[in-house]
Amino acid sequence: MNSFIPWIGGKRLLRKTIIEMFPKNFDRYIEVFGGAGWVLFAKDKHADLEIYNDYDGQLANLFRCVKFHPDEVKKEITGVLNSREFFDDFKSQLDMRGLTDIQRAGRYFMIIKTSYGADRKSFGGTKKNLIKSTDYLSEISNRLNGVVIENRDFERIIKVHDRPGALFYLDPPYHGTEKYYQTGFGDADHIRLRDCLKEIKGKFILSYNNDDFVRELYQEFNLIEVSRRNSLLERYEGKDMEYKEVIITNY
Ligand SMILES: C[S@@+](CC[C@H](N)C(=O)[O-])C[C@H]1O[C@@H](n2cnc3c(N)ncnc32)[C@H](O)[C@@H]1O
Repeated sequence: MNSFIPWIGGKRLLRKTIIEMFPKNFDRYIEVFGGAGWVLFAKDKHADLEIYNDYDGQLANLFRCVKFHPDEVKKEITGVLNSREFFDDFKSQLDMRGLTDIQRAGRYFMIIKTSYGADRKSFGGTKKNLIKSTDYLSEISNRLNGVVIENRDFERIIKVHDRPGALFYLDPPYHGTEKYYQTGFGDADHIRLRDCLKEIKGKFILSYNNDDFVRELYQEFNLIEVSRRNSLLERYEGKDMEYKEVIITNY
């Protein structure tokens, strides 16, 4: 199934390739930098234990509320128009004291869906059927049934869940694109991630942008180059634009 939200760096186009590279045997699946969870949602089940994690607290709250209260989140959006006024109001209310988790989830959902390129900052101004997208929340809720939702820094999640039968799928903010995420992520974090992955007993599969810094960091691991079309660049440049990425594994 598809995710219920667009997300900057979402792996909608790469999910099939990533899953084909999964090892044969693992008994727990951990999506460390969850985002919209495109790889998680691509299969009905990856393993007996599945964990979705993202450090963005509003996003983890949205996933949790959709899992447990899809109808209530839907009610929050009912009557909301795809308009700049709603968008600006919801953005300014998001961190307000007194909102319930479900109210925050509804607002964040609307902000993601109606922002420009899911940047959550500027109003997109394009046609969106918000009601149709909320109808999908019950299916998402069923899929998330049994998925543990976490809101931690990657290092903590990796350390807690590491064991020989674990598979970590990691999709960190790409090197140079960190400013697009609320959480921030600098070179020290990229190095911290590599150091952490060096020590694990489980298996990891990591997607990154193909740049010198990344290739240097992971030179001791298996690295496969992949490319996909970049629709956003194509829209502006008006020609085929390929985006080069790497998939790195320790198996
Ligand atoms: C490239 S996106 C993941 C996209 C996701 N694979 C998808 O298909 O939608 C990277 C994610 O990492 C999260 N993130 C940033 N810093 C983090 C940290 N220190 N620990 C865990 N997650 C973090 C961001 O909030 C963002 O959602």
